[in-house]
Amino acid sequence: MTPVIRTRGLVKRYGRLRAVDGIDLDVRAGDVYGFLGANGSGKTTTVRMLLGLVLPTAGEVELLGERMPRAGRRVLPRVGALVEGPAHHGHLSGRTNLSLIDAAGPGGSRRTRRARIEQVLEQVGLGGIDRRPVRAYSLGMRQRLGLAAALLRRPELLVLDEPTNGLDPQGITEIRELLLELNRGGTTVFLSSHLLAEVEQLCTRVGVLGRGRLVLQDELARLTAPTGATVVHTPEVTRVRAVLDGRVLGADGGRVVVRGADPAEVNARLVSAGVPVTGLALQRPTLEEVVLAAAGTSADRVEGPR
Ligand SMILES: Nc1ncnc2c1ncn2[C@@H]1O[C@H](COP(=O)(O)OP(=O)(O)OP(=O)(O)O)[C@@H](O)[C@H]1O
Repeated sequence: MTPVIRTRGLVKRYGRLRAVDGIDLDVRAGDVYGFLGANGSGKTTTVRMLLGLVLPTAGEVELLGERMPRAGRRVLPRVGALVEGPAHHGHLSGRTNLSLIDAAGPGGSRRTRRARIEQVLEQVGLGGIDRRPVRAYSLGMRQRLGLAAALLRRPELLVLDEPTNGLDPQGITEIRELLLELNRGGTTVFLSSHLLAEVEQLCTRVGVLGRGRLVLQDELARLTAPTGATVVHTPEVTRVRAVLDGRVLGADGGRVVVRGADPAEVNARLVSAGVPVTGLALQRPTLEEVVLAAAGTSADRVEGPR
C-alpha cells in the first residue's frame, strides 16, 4: 500500500541548530497518527516541511505517493492542513474568509460553495456564527475556523498542528469526535500534539520526537500491550508475597505487580488463601511510561530554552 506520508532522512537546520534531525516518518492510509513531542522538539518545523511551507536542508518527503514540494500543486488540493495560528482576514466574517479560501483553491464549483461552507461550519461547531469579524473570535473559534477551512475540499489527508490549542474541554471533545468520524469515513489524520492524553485517546499510531529525532514510532496498541504481569490491589501485601512465593516483581503501597498474565489464576490463589483482593488487571504500560522510556522526557513537559 502506498504510504500517505513518508519521509526519509528529513533534516532542517537553522544555523547550528538541527531543529529536525534525520527523521523517517511512515503514516499509512486510515491511520490517526499522533506526532508527539515537547515544545521546541521540531513538530511544527516537520509539519511545515511536509506541506512544502519550509524547504528541508536534506532528505525526502512524499505525500500521497508524490515527492514534495515538487508535486505540491497536484497533491495539496487533496490535503487539508491546519498549521499553528491559522491566518484569516481579521476584518471579515468567518463565512467570507472561507469563501475566499474556497475561491482561491482549485476544484469545487461556485454554485455549491455556500452549501459546502455551511456544511464545514456545522461540522466544526460554528454553524450558528453571525457576521462578526474574525478579529472578535476567541482563540478556540479561530482554531475551529481553521479546521473548517482544512475540511472544505473533503481531503484524503488532514495534517493538523496542535488542533485543540485554545479549546476548552468540551471543544476538545467535539474536535476529537469530529476527527474520529472523518477517520471512519476514510480520512487519514496526522496530528501533532504535546498532550499525551490527547494522543492516547485518539490515535492508532504514534511517533515521538525528542530534540529533532524520532525516538519512537509504532502502533499505539503494540506500545501499550500487556507486559506479561498482573497488577493486584490489596491491603495485605505481605500475605500476597507469602502466597505467591517468588512471583512478586514489585509493590508500591497496596499495588502489587505479580509475574504471570492470568489475573483469574492469581485471583483464585489469593482468594482461596483468604487474601482480600480489591482490584485486579493485566499490567500495561501507559503511553507516558513508554514515551519516558524512549525519550527520557515526557512530551507533556514544557521545555525551556536550549
Ligand atoms: N525560522 C526559524 N529560525 C530559527 N530557529 C527556528 C525557526 N523555526 C523553528 N526554530 C527552532 O527550531 C526548534 C524546533 O521548533 P518547532 O517550532 O518546530 O518545535 P515544536 O515542537 O513545534 O514546538 P512548539 O510546540 O513550541 O511549536 C526550536 O528550537 C525553534 O526555536
